[in-house]
Amino acid sequence: MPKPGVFDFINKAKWDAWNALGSLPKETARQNYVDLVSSLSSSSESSSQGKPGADREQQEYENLVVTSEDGITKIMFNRPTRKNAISTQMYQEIMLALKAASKDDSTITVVTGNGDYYSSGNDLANFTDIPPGGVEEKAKQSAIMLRDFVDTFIDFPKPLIAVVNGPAVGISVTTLGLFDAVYASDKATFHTPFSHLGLSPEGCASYTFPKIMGPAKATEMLIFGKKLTAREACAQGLVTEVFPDSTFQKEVWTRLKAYSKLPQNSMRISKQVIRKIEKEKLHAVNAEECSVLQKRWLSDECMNATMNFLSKRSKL
Ligand SMILES: CCCC/C=C/CC(=O)SCCNC(=O)CCNC(=O)[C@H](O)C(C)(C)COP(=O)(O)OP(=O)(O)OC[C@H]1O[C@@H](n2cnc3c(N)ncnc32)[C@H](O)[C@@H]1OP(=O)(O)O
Repeated sequence: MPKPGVFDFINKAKWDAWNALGSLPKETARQNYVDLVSSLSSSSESSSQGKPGADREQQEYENLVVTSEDGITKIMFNRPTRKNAISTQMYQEIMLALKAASKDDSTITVVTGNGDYYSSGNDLANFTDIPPGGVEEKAKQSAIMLRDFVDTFIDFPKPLIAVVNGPAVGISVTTLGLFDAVYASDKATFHTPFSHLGLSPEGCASYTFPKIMGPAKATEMLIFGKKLTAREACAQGLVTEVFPDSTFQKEVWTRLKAYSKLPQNSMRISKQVIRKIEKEKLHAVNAEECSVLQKRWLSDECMNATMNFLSKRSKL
């Protein structure tokens, strides 16, 4: 519809809100709204539903292990033989698990990896599954999925903590800028080799990284692909605290169990207050990054780098 006049306050506000969503389909917008409302109502109902201390394995996932215990929902990447590379199905499962965690009775949500890696990032074999519409259609579908995936992190309503047990690559690093705290083993490394792969930043890192570490350090990571140790990432503000690998799990989980006993609604509301001002900006950044990537995926630079990895001619 045409843009309402400046004095038509209500319709102009509605028009601006729709416009800010860019090309988000109506159905997705409706679903996001329903999810948001359900998550708010479940938070006020949750105190009567909770079973504190109960260890309950949740819905079955093929690539994740999701458990709830002591007020903490733990989402663990579980493809250790592929270094927890994120397949197309795994993106969908992570979104489902985060949406379920946003509505369950846990106080905080933790994301971690099984095995020696936190995650080696996007599974480069994702790009070999070409639909009938060809590579352009694949790039379009991937951009939609990536946008939904990152939106799920932006909108996550409870404290979201990363327990980075080992090396992290690509999208598993960029999304850390959307977590509320990041605890890392001293064996973890942080690597975003986008230029090496003919890519460009995603996960809102083009906005969050310069903000967290300053533009020059962000350039070294996001453009030059400099790999950081856990201590370097901590000095630059991406990681909250580093622990020796030998005591990592014990120390981190003791701390998280203490945090999970803090009042649930207070933590949720504080997160909302801290993040509210950034949300609209983050959604806009996400949309822009995905639209740039949609074109990068079709570039010779990206296709050659992916083929080189898949034909075992290159590794990071
Ligand atoms: C649609 C959304 C798109 C979002 C875009 C996101 C951008 C990114 O995330 S960019 C980052 C992409 N990741 C990589 O480039 C990492 C590629 N992997 C490697 O370079 C190495 O595997 C790694 C250094 C991580 C580990 O090396 P090694 O310790 O020597 O282990 P292996 O290479 O033997 O790994 C075991 C096994 O897993 C396969 N593997 C690991 N990571 C990936 C991956 N990201 N994608 C696909 N496959 C991966 C690896 O090939 C080995 O397989 P086999 O040889 O068949 O055993």
